[in-house]
Amino acid sequence: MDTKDIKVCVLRIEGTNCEDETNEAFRMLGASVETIHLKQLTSDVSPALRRSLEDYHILAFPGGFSAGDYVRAGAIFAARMKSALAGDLQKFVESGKPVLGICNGFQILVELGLLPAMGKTMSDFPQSALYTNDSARFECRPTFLRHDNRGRCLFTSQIPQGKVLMIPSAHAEGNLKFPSDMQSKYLEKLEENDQIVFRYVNPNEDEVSYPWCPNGSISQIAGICNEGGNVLGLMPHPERVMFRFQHPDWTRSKECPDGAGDGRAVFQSVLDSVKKSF
Ligand SMILES: NC(=O)CC[C@H](N)C(=O)O
Repeated sequence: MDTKDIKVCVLRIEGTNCEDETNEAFRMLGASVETIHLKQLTSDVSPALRRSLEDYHILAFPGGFSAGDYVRAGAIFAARMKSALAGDLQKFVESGKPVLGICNGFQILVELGLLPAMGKTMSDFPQSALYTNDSARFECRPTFLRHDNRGRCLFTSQIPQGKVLMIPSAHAEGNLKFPSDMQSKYLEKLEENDQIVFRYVNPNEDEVSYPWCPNGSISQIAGICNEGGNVLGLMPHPERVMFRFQHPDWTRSKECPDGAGDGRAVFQSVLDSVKKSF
């Protein structure tokens, strides 16, 4: 399959605000991308606007403040999606098609029960929460992430394990929490299943407290995937560092001769995996 034949759905509702840069991140790498509203998948729009999940190879939930972050960030988007499309979504994931959730998108995946999805494709209710940051305020800054995945995640096959990337964060509810009596059990399971993808670190990897970890997430987790490796949720925004000049540190040019920013590998990896498997 050619990259141009890969159909990407960037899905939004009222309050989503990173759909354009997420669309552009896939488009600039050659995929055919469409930004659509959830209504086009779920309700009576004109036939010309009507879409179906099976029209696409990749589903992306971008960042933003969907439904104004009312109730909990991502909760309303997830509820509207689950009530109308749970079966289609489950089929999409079980077919191995990739699903990407960035920031508000990660919150939507947690609220949908698609992550961490311990032992199931989609849990009946959320098995974790992206809770208010420990600082109780919106945190927005460059963040350093160590790639801790051992090869399961389809979105990071081009990133060496242990590599530290700069991918910026901007959120108020990024504090990954598991049910209190299950914290160590969930963490152990995620490690064993190779579902931990990114952790916050500082550049020398010797400091992981605030502000390097902006939210207080358990084990400084910034991103996790499902057991199949085809669903990734992460709080930082890879679509905001597609180019070298988007990095605050200009000396990086020697590290990214092709002008790529650290976020580009996330999009390139998943496009390559779709080319190979569909
Ligand atoms: N940049 C985003 O997607 C923000 C996500 C969510 N609105 C929060 O503040 O946590």
